Amino acid sequence: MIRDRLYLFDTTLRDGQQTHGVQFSTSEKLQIATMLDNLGIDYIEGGWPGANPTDSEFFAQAPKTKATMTAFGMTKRQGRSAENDDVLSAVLNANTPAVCLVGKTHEFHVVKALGISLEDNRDNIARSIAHLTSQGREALFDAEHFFDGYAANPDYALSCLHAARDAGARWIVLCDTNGGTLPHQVHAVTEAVIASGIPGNHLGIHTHNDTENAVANTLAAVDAGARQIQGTLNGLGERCGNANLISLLPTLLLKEPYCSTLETGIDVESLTSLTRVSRTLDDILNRVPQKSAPYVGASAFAHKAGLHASAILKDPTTYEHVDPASVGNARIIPMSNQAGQSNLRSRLADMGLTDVDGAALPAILERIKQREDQGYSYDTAQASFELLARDELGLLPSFFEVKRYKVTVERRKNKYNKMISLSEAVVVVKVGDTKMLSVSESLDELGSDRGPVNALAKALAKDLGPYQKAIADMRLVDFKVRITQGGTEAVTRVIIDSADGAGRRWSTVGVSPNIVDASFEALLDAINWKLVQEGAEP
Ligand SMILES: CC(=O)SCCNC(=O)CCNC(=O)[C@H](O)C(C)(C)COP(=O)(O)OP(=O)(O)OC[C@H]1O[C@@H](n2cnc3c(N)ncnc32)[C@H](O)[C@@H]1OP(=O)(O)O
Ligand SMILES: CC(=O)C(=O)O
Repeated sequence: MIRDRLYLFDTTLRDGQQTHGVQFSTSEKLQIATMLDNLGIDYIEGGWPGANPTDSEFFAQAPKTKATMTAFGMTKRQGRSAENDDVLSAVLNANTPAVCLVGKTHEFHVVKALGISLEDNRDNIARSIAHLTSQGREALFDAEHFFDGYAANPDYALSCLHAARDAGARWIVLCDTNGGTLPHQVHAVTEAVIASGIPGNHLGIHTHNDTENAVANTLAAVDAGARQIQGTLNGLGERCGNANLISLLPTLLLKEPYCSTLETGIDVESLTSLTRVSRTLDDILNRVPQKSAPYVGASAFAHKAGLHASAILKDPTTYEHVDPASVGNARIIPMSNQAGQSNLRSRLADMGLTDVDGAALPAILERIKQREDQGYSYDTAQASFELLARDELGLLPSFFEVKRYKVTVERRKNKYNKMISLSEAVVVVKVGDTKMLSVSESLDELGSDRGPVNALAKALAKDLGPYQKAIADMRLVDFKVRITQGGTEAVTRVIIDSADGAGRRWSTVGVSPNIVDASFEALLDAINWKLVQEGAEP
């Protein structure tokens, strides 16, 4: 069967850069471009050369890619020729093989935003595109506000597309710029555009997620015959974002009818890098990866409910629409008050405990359910769950005993007469027969106070005698506090994420009416878990 070619156009470096709060550096853009190229994307839109120094530098240093590097810009302005429009010249000076120009196709915008006649706008589109092709560039036309324009004046909106096509544009891209169009409308309008004489294999779709339909709208256009899709990694983009390529790619490559009727430049094996690509982008942006992200989120294949876990262990396809490994993700069977013995067996096996006596399981489950009722949450705090299970099974050594601790927070003037805070903690532990007392302040290297929990963590980890070496590379990387219900009382739940030099990252939980006690409990679990991993002997 001959499959239609579907072209993938990534605009993370252009529309993605229009995300509120996102500002890529040139080197980050270079890193992302290389990642997109390795994935097998057909077009990489690198930015708007001339609009800002970062984009200009990116094109000056652009990596050699298999993907067609594309510069973005706008159609020429009224009153000057395409050859003499300095904004358009800067775009062309980036010397990319392809150039994508945005132009107005909604009469309201032509009149309101540009303040020119409908004819002049159409003529500007045609002349700008003709200028690109005369320079030997592949021309793409982003028809801005096309769906709203088509609703207001279909003849005019279509005439703008045809002007671009007749002037030599290889791709006419229908943009749902304001993101308010719904899938059935996108489907009908895309069909109408094809019926007007623009072939589907020269038609693209660019959607925004303002009604959470960017992916659905993209698929609707593909169903209607469009053969280029524009989107971004992790759905970055202006306002609510663009169509998320990280969701679209597996859908197109793994799901019917797309996988058997369409061909892309990406092979199915490359999808196994998808989770890594998504998380690398989050890393670059210093964002916590969204757990519920389809396909690549940490929860995308987390089976919390006991009924689900039981069936998953018999056959994963019972509750999974695709194999997590196909997108580079992994299955998780977490423990919680929704869990049954199947979840528990699976989690114990992950800990290396495969031959646990079945008689021990109900007691562990019971303890988890009781503790969750008191406000604990083992769903994410897997390290605390492991300690609890080991304790119940008699497999948790007692490494040390905390005799007492104290934290103080003092607000006082420094020598420059400025008010400063100073947190100080004292922890007394007994290791074997030896009592140790550690005192720590929580000042960072700049002399700023990092708060009482930090002081406690430093004091606790300061001197654990024979265990000191095992915990030396531990660090606290995240700290989340939540007021929750423990039985009938309001309590504080603290979740602490720790990491170590071996690249491990683990979460622990503590609960108490007192935030310091809750934090201390989570800190203790973090250290004990680390000691278990290091094989420390009591
Ligand atoms: C839908 C989209 O996402 S399109 C992408 C939008 N991206 C960006 O805007 C990011 C990069 N933009 C920029 O850095 C700047 O806007 C620049 C450098 C392009 C232009 O800056 P300025 O010259 O200061 O203009 P400014 O941003 O204030 O206004 C845009 C101008 O372009 C005009 N314009 C807008 N769209 C078009 C178009 N398709 N064709 C021709 N002119 C256009 C506007 O009418 C306005 O002109 P005016 O000032 O004479 O009214
Ligand atoms: C071109 C573009 O980004 C838009 O119309 O949304």
